[in-house]
Amino acid sequence: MSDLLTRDDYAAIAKDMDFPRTAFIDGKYRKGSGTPFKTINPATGETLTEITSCDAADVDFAVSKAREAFEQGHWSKMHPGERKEILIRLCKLITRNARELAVMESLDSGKPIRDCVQIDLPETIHTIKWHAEAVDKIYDQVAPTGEDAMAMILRESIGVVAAILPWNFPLLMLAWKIGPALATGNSVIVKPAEQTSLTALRVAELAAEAGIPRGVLQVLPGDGPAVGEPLGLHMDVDMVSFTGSTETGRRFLRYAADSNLKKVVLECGGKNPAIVLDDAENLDLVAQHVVNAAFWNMGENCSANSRLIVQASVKDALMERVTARLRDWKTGDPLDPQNHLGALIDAEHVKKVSSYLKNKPKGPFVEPTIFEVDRNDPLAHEEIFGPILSVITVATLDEAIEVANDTDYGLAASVFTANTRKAMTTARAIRAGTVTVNCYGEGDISTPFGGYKQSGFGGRDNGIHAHDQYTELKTIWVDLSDPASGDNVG
Ligand SMILES: NC(=O)C1=CN([C@@H]2O[C@H](COP(=O)(O)OP(=O)(O)OC[C@H]3O[C@@H](n4cnc5c(N)ncnc54)[C@H](O)[C@@H]3O)[C@@H](O)[C@H]2O)C=CC1
Ligand code: BAL
Repeated sequence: MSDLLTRDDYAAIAKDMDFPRTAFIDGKYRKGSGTPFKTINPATGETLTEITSCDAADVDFAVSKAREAFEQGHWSKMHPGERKEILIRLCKLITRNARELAVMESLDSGKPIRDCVQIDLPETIHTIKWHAEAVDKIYDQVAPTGEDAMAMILRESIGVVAAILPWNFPLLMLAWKIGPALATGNSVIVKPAEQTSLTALRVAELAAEAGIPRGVLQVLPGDGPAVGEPLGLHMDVDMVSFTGSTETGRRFLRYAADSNLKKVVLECGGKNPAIVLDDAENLDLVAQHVVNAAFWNMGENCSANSRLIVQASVKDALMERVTARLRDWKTGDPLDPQNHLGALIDAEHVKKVSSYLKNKPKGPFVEPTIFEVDRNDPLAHEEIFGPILSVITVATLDEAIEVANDTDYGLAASVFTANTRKAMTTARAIRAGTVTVNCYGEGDISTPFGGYKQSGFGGRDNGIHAHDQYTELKTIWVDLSDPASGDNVG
C-alpha cells in the first residue's frame, strides 16, 4: 500500500479533474454527430460528464482517416525501431499522468483505486512497452524450398483495425489491443464501452502528444448500435478485435459475414473452475488464491474463477480459510484505498447480479457471496460477472475434471495439488486457454491469453502471438533456377 495516497488525496484529484467530452478523430478532439450521453460514476450515481456520441457518419469519417493514414505510411511504413521509440514516449506520458488516469479510471468504472494504481496503470504501461520493444526484434522467415527458389514469408500490417472494448478493464484492454496493433503498424479505431470512455480518450490525446500521426489512433465513444455495429459492418475495416460478452461477440461474426469478411478475433466470457485436490499444500495460500480469483475486480472479470471444485475431504478446511480470508476484503467507496471491492458497473448490472442473491443490495456495492451448489445448478453454469463464488464438491479427480469441462466456456482454470503428475494431467485434460497450477493468474504479457469453446475465436491477446492477430502473412516466391534450363516454366 506504500504507493497509495489517502482517500482525501484521491478525492481532491477527482474534484479538480477535467474530463474529455468528445471523440478523438484525425489527431484531435472532435464532436461526434450523435446524441450526448452521460457518463456516470457507478459508486455515487453522479454524472461525471456528458460525452457526444459518434454515429455511422463519424465511423465513415474516422475509417477514411485511418485508411488515409495507413496508405500514406507515416506510421505503417515507419521503421519498426522508430515506432518503438514513439510508443515508448507514449508510455512515459502515461506514466507521467498515471495518478490522474488511475483516479479517472476508478471514477468511471467503480474499480477500487488500489487496483487502478497498483495493477491497471502499471500493467497498461508494461503492455504497450513490451509490444513496442518486441517489434524491432522479430525476424520474418525463409521457407525450405530447395536451391531453385527463395520463398520469403513476411508479416505485413493488416490495415484498419477496430478495437471494441469492455468496461471491466477499460485501460488494460485498450493496451492489450493497441499495444500489438500499433506496434505492428496498423491504424486503430477504438470503441470504448459506453460506460467507460474517459481513459481511452485521454490516452489518444497522449498518443498524439507522443508523436503518433493523425488518423493512426482514434477513439469513437458511443454505444454498440451507434458505433460498434457500423464498425463491424464497414467495408473498409480490415479487422475487429473484440473483448466482451459471447453474445455480442457472435454479432461481430455476423457483421463480418454480412460485409467484407473482415478478420474477427473475439475474447469473450468464462465460467472458470479452480480445482482443489485433497493433497493440495498450504491451504491458507490456496484460500488466498481462491478469494483473489473469484472476487478481484468485483468478479467483473472474464477469467475469474467463479467455480470452486473441491474434493470432499478437504472442503471444510478450505472453506473455513476462504471465509476467514474474505473478512479482510472490504467493499465500498472505490476511492478509499482500504477497499478491495468497489462498485459494480451500473444499475442494470447490479440488477443482473442481484437476481442470484437472496439479500438484495441497496446500492452498487455487492458483498462477496459464496453458494454451495450442485453441478447442474444455473449458478454452476451461468456467467454472473459479479462477486459470487459457486462451490461444487466432488469425490475424485476424474469427477473434478468432468465438472470443470462441463461448461460452454473454456477461458481459464486453476488446479491446486502437490502431485506434479496430477497437476500436469489435469492441466492437459481441461479445455481452457490458460491453466494455472498452484496459483491463480492470467499468465503475464509474455503468454497468450484467450479461450477455447465459446470463450473465444480467432486468435490470442498478449505475448508475441498477439502480433499474429494484427498481421497478414505474405509469401514472396522468387525463382532462382537457370532460365536457360527451361525448368522454371510450368
Ligand atoms: N471480457 C469479458 O468477458 C466481458 C464480459 N462481459 C459480459 O457481458 C455481459 C454484458 O455486458 P455488456 O457491457 O453488455 O457487454 P457487451 O459484450 O455487450 O459489450 C462489449 C462491447 O461491445 C459493444 N456492443 C454491445 N452491443 C453491440 C452491438 N450490438 N454491436 C456492436 N457492438 C456492441 C459495447 O458497446 C462494448 O463496447 C456482462 O454481464 C458480462 O457477463 C462484459 C464485459 C466484458
Ligand atoms: N481479465 C482480462 C480480460 C477481461 O476480463 O475482459
